[in-house]
Amino acid sequence: MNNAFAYTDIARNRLGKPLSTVQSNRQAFVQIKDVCKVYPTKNGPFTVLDGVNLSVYEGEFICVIGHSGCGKSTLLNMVSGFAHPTSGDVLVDGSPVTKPGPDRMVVFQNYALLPWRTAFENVYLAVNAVHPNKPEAEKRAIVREHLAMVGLAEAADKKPPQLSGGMKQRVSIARALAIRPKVMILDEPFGALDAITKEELQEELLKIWNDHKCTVLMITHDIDEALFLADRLVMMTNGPHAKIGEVLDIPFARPRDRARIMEDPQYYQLRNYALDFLYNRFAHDDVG
Ligand SMILES: Nc1ncnc2c1ncn2[C@@H]1O[C@H](COP(=O)(O)OP(=O)(O)OP(=O)(O)O)[C@@H](O)[C@H]1O
Repeated sequence: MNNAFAYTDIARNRLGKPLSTVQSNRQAFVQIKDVCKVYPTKNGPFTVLDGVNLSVYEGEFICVIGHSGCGKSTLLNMVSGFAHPTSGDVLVDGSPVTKPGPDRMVVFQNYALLPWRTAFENVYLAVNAVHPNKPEAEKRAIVREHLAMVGLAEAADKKPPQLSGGMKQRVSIARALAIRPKVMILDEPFGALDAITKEELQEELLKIWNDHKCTVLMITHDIDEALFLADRLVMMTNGPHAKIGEVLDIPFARPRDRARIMEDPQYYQLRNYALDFLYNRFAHDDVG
């Protein structure tokens, strides 16, 4: 009963008002408006997302959680421009998203690096593709700066097979950041990493985000990761016809200290609330 009390409290204080009321004085930077996505399949149309609405503000850090297959990647792919809504609109900085662009960079769980190219070259190729006319020395300086930012100055000449998983993900983050995107989309970026590397990279990501203040949309399955990183946690219902179930404000002051926020009683209220959402209210057979 105590928990139920706490949940109601969180729901009233953090979820009770529609975002348009809570954030009325801010301009939405990423707008997902009444988006539905239907995939054609051999068994007929498959409606993955149905009526998804979300406004993300400039410089916000958003995490998205939901059970496997609910449509998280599909949703963020529509922001990156790799997928398109069947109906509804996705806008970034007021313009409809029609295709991928350098203003929206994606970091994937599997790094997506070219294995025969060095770390330097992997980042350089992206910088060169976006800024072909910049002087060579400037492009190389951008690459060096971003590899240094993720602590890989010494590993610039190594190829992905010579790098650990954490190092590969650092290259991937450096590559995304080197383009100076307005929106960074991370699809379970730390899902394949061990716990210590994951925590190190979460801290680095927060530091970089704090310095550059791009808008971040990140998919994760890890509630603790979301509570450490996000300003808001978007919780999706199960598919088919998935939508956004609730959005949880994460109130911890920044810069965040992992140990300190875990001592905050609100941490466990929020954690339990999210767990209850996933494993009771929207329990799913596929996920234990
Ligand atoms: N191109 C496609 N054609 C048909 N069905 C698809 C296609 N892409 C995804 N799906 C289906 O849409 C649903 C949502 O997939 P999506 O990858 O967006 O989910 P997710 O929440 O990101 O999953 P996970 O957490 O496992 O990565 C799944 O049932 C998937 O099988």
